[in-house]
Amino acid sequence: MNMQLNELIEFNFTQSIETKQQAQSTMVAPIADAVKLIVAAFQNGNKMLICGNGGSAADAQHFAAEFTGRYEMERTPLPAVALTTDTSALTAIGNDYGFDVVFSKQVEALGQAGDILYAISTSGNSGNVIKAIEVAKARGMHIIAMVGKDGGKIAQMLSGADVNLCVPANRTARIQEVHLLTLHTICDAVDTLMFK
Ligand SMILES: O=C(CO)[C@@H](O)[C@H](O)[C@H](O)[C@H](O)COP(=O)(O)O
Ligand SMILES: [Zn+2]
Repeated sequence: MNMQLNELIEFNFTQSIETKQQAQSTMVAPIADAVKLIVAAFQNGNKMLICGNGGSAADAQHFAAEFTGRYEMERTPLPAVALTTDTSALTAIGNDYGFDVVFSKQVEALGQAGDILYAISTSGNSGNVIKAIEVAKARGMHIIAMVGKDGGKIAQMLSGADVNLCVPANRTARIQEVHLLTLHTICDAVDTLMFK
């Protein structure tokens, strides 16, 4: 039993390491594109809105806080807002209009042309994230989609001006682990390009 348990634990570590190695071979160029888009938006006085469900909601607020607070170095706060944190907005919009529009209504309220919507979904198929992208596009915002598997419906919605950060893996947990690495890498790169 203990052997089986240890093997299961070791398997999770090995699979996570292998997924990160595979992602390194496909995701460097799109991550660089995302960094350039975010730096340009911040330098133009634009902001970034971030959304996702479940573990990706946690990622959204984690990512926003790295910008409004700090990542590693002391620097001026940067404008990033997680659309996953205002329980009054989430419950009122969800209750009155439906869960599918909990993010898109906030994008409609807060998003301006030139802002970025950073949309996180491991399946690429979450309805509320899809609707947020639709509204963001209609408002002239840039889209950075961080997805997994085959990118789902979200990957199909993206144009050449958008960025598709797709983790080449199928297991949600493994995708999320690469998502977190991607977010920290972007923070490191944004700080380096803007402040070092
Ligand atoms: O964290 C996990 C699984 O690791 C879950 O909470 C997961 O995020 C939720 O099932 C989400 O609703 C999945 O949505 P998505 O990534 O497919 O857009
Ligand atoms: Zn999880």
